[in-house]
Amino acid sequence: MILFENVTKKYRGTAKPALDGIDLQVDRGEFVFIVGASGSGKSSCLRLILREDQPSAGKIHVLGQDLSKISSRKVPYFRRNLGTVFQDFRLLTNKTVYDNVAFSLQVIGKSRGFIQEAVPDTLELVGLANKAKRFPHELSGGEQQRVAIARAIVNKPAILLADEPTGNLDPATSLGIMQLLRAINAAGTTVVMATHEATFVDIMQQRVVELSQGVVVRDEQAGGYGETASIPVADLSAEGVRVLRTTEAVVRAALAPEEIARANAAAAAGAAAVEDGAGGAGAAAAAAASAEARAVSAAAAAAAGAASAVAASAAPPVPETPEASVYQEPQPFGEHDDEIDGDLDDTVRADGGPQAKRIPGFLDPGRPIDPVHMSETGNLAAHLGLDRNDDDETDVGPVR
Ligand SMILES: Nc1ncnc2c1ncn2[C@@H]1O[C@H](COP(=O)(O)OP(=O)(O)OP(=O)(O)O)[C@@H](O)[C@H]1O
Repeated sequence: MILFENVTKKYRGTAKPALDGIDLQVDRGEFVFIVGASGSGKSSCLRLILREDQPSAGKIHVLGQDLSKISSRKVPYFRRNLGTVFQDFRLLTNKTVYDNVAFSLQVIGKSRGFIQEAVPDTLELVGLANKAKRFPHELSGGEQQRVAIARAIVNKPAILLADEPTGNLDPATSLGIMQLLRAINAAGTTVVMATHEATFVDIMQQRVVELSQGVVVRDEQAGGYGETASIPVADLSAEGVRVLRTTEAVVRAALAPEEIARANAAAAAGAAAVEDGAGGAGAAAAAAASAEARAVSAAAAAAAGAASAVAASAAPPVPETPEASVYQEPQPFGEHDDEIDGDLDDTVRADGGPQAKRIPGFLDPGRPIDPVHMSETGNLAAHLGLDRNDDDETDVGPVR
C-alpha cells in the first residue's frame, strides 16, 4: 500500500539528508506510528507519501502508483485517496463545521446529493452532529480536530496520514482523538501517524517505526515508544514534566481504572495487616502498597477533572436493537472495499506484550471493536464518548 525503496530526501541548502536510504512497507489496514526525536524526518516522510514533495533518490509507491510518474496535474486526483490530519487542524475559519467538511467534497466534484448525505453521516461519526452550524472559532481544540478528521475521512480515503494530531490538545481530548483514529483504522483505513505521544504509543501496541536522523532505527510490530525517541525528562521544563506526567495519569485513570482499584485494594489489605499487629516485612509491604496506592490515586486525582468525563463515557452500553442506518456505505474506507473487507481481522493484532494487561477494551488491539456496526447503528460517537453536549467543558485545546 505504501512502499519506500531506498528513499533519500535532501533539502536544498542542508548538509545532511532529512531521510537517508529509507526502506519501508506499510500494508493495507495497518496502524503505524512513526516516532522519533524532533527533526528525525517524520513529517518529511508523510509529505513524501502525500506527494507534497519528491525524494532526492529512491522510489515511492502509494496505492500501487509510482509517485515519480504522477504528473503535477494528476496529483490532486491521487490525493483523493488520502486523508490528512495535522497538529494545527487547518480548518477554513470563515466556513461552518458543515461547510468545512462539505468543501472537501465540493472541490472534487461530488454531487449535492452525495454531499448532503455524507457530511451529516460523517459529523455524526465523529460526534459533532449537533455542531454543524458552528464556526471553528466557536469550537474547542478537540472539536476542531474532530472536524479536521471528519473532513479527512468523508471521502473514505484508503490511507489516513496524521502528523501530530494530538499535539495541541489536552490529554483527555487527545484520548478521544486516538480512540477515533483507532476506530477509523478498524473500519479498514490504513493509518500512518507521526507522534511524540509516548503514552498512547505504549498503550496501543501497534507497529512502531522509529526514525533517528533520517534513518529507520526500529521497525517493531506491537511496539512501544522506545527510549531513543523519548525526550529526556531532564531536558523538559517544569511545565513539560507536569504535562507529561498528567498525560500518563489521565490515560491510566481513564483507561485502566482496575489498576487504581488493585492498588487501593492492596493498600487496604496492607493497612489491615498493620492493625492486626503484623510487623517487619508485613509492615514494609503494607507501606509499599499504601505508597503505590497513594501514587496511583494522586495521579488519578491530578487528572480527575479531565479523566472523569472520559472514564464515564469510555464504554457506554451498545443497544441490542440497532436503529435504522442513515449511513449508506459504513465501511470500509477506500476504493477496494471487497479486498479491505477481507483484511479487517488482520489489522487487529493480539500479540499481547508486557503492557497488554492494562490495555482498555476499546483500545486493545486484541479485542476488535466493530465500528461498522457502531456507525450503522449511530453508536460510534457515543461508544467513544464523543457525543457529549458538555464537550466544551472538557476540551481545552487552542481556539483559533
Ligand atoms: N523545507 C525544508 N527545508 C530545509 N530543511 C528542512 C525542510 N523541512 C525539514 N527540514 C529539515 O529536515 C529534517 C527533518 O525534518 P522533519 O520536519 O521531517 O522532522 P520531524 O521528525 O517531523 O520533526 P518534528 O518532530 O519537530 O516535527 C530537519 O533537520 C529539518 O530541519
